[in-house]
Amino acid sequence: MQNSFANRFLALSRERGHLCVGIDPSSEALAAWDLPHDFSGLVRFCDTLVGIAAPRAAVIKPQSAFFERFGPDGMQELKRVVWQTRAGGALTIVDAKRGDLGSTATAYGDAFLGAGSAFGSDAVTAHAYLGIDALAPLFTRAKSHGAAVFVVVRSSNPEGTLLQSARTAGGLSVAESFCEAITRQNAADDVGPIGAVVGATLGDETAGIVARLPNALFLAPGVGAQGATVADVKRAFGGAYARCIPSVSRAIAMAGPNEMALADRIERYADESRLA
Ligand SMILES: O=c1ccn([C@@H]2O[C@H](COP(=O)(O)O)[C@@H](O)[C@H]2O)c(=O)[nH]1
Repeated sequence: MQNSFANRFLALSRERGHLCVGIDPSSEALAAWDLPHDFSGLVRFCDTLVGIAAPRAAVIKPQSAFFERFGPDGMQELKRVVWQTRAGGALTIVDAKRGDLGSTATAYGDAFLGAGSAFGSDAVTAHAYLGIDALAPLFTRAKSHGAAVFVVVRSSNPEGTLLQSARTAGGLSVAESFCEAITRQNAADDVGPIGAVVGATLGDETAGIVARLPNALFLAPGVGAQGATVADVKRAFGGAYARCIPSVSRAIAMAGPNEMALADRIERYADESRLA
């Protein structure tokens, strides 16, 4: 599809670099900006950060949990963040890590994916704990709406290893079997609508995963506060870095609330994230 998420990201990344700015309005982040821990604080945090990030970064990733904790008002703000991101020319990945089956998976697509969905996001993150093939309705919606789904394959946190590295009956690890399924889903495209979340913190393990995903985008959280650098991501993903979206949340927000300092931090990360 001409106007697919992948094609839009590849074009934007040539212009702006590969950076994804994570929007994580946690209690700590609001306190660090001297904002009240209520809806007004949430709105001021998001309006400032997204207003500066959306015209500079390729992708904005609001973490849904930090909006959900404010109830319906928070979800309304999540929708406004998606709109503000689009106005700034960036793509949105709502980090909601949804995952279910059948009509419920369809409903998650109706909620998040593409024009006509409730939130109107360009992409959503998903879990495959109920089976990656159970996410088929979400994948179908992504394909027909020029949107994307990023399935957690190998997360950035150490606690993920036990489950994601466990061996399936066929001998592949759970993560490797997800890679095979994603590659099947993306078979019709040079770069397909089903991406993989692969942590920025995995080091040498990354190459084996990337080799199994020749036509997928990668969302790589873990840069900054979790210890990885953009240089680590470039090294780990090697030739596949052209399809990689390194994501930074706290390490950017912590430059605020000063707007010039925030803009400077985002521009530095965006410059560093460019393909050499
Ligand atoms: O494997 C994963 C998947 C998602 N995340 C999320 O990304 C951000 C990371 O925030 P930082 O402040 O840049 O560490 C956060 O919303 C996580 O829930 C992840 O870290 N790892």
